[in-house]
Amino acid sequence: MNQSKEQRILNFVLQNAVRGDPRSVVDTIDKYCSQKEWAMNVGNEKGLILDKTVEEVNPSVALELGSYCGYSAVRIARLLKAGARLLTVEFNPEFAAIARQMIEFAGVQDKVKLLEGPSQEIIPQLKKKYEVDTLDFVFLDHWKDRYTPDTILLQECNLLRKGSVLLADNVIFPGAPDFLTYVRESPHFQCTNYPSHLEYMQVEDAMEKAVFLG
Ligand SMILES: O=C(NCCCCc1cc2cnccc2s1)c1cc(-c2ccc(F)cc2)cc(O)c1O
Ligand SMILES: [Mg+2]
Repeated sequence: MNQSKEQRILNFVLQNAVRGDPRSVVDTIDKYCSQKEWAMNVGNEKGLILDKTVEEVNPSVALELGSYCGYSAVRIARLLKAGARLLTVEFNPEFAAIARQMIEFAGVQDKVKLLEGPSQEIIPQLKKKYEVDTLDFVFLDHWKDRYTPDTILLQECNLLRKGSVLLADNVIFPGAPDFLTYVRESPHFQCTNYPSHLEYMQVEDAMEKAVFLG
């Protein structure tokens, strides 16, 4: 049976990146996806916004919704301090399998835990099953129509604290208009927009940062 695009991306990394070097894994995925096959990794332009936000927050506990091939999980985990951890959630079993191998190859497996399943099932389990108190940082990069309900669910599950930072990918393309309205009109969030471009393309996109005010 012929390989999936995601398997081809992983194979390219296994053959061309340096094992244990997260930077080389990220750069190798960007090389493949800009030169050979487009894929929905956050990419290097928006990735720099992600890096700056993670460095600013310096989270002890981070959550990512939408692992895909593990590109942003590796990107985030490489910046985490000793003892800090990233929980990343993926719905698609094939993508989850690729992401696990990508995370392992990059050498960040001790900082990252990949959880398989839909976000609306996983989020309510974070406190008891995954021993989360509150989340310092959340990267939203899953179904765009789940950004708002999952932001509400995070609040209902008491997973946010004053200062928790949400960063959402694709708020322009493919777009998350209801999420932008929700966080920008809510008195509980302080929002900042970061204009950028769709990964590997010249199409306009943006990321939105929403800081929870409690
Ligand atoms: O859909 C996107 N990402 C989500 C797919 C993951 C689905 C999941 C649902 C789910 C539920 N629960 C837990 C975990 C998860 S993971 C996406 C799409 C584009 C894009 C696509 C076509 C195009 F022409 C231009 C841009 C660009 C992007 O940067 C994206 O992120
Ligand atoms: Mg995205």
